[in-house]
Amino acid sequence: MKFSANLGFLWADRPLPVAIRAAKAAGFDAVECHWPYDVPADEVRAALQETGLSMLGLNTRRGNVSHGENGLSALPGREVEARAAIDEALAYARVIGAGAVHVMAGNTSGPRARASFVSNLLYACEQGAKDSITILIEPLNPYNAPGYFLSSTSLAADIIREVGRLNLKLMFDFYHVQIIEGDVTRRVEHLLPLIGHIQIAAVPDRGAPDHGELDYRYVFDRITALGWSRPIGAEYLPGANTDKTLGWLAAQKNASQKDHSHV
Ligand SMILES: O=C(O)C(O)C(=O)CO
Ligand SMILES: [Mg+2]
Repeated sequence: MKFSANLGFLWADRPLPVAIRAAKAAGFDAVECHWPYDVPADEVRAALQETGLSMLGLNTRRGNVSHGENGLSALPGREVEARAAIDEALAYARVIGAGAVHVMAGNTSGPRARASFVSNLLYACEQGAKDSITILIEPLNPYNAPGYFLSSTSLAADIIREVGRLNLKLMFDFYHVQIIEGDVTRRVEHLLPLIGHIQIAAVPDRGAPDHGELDYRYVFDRITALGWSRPIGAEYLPGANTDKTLGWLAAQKNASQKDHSHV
């Protein structure tokens, strides 16, 4: 199995280029991030080139975070800002060679919000398709993201079908989906054709994926059996020292090596 370090959480205590090098040293196969915009894209690209890692994805800006905003793309009347955030994320992704942009919906609800989200996603898909960039949408649980528009995988699947663009995909974060809806392995199987990226963390504390109510050894076996071979995003809260939380990664790497030596 392959894993991507989410540098929004892992090694978040250091500048992004330094965190990219730490992920390489720890044995990750790729990286991903949340909001890299304070760091010049050239510096990130240089660290990626030096380590040979790919940046899988990044998020659109959330808007005014101090006022509780968590994305702009479903907010009626905010289309100009939402599209500027999409343009900014796509431009950054192009410079660093990132394959995906997560378009954040925001805190809202109702039919006008849905219409805004669909229209902004169509825009993002059209712009992204020019450089083969995938657009991701991600349901977030109500504890971490109260009032977030995209509140379930079924709503996300409906919206993906309505937008009807091949480069619009679901970000299936086991941590959120377990809290929102449960039944995670049946759900990942059912939604597989729509899924563009998978993320993991322990539930409910969002720590490393080696404890809590989900047994990730079972989950990893199921995902592998379904044919998923792309890196899985380790998006968990490591506390003060990320390097001390990586026993699960070493165990997975050892298990894959043993599997291969038996072939
Ligand atoms: O919180 C998450 O799970 C995310 O993946 C994210 O991108 C920011 O909310
Ligand atoms: Mg996530």
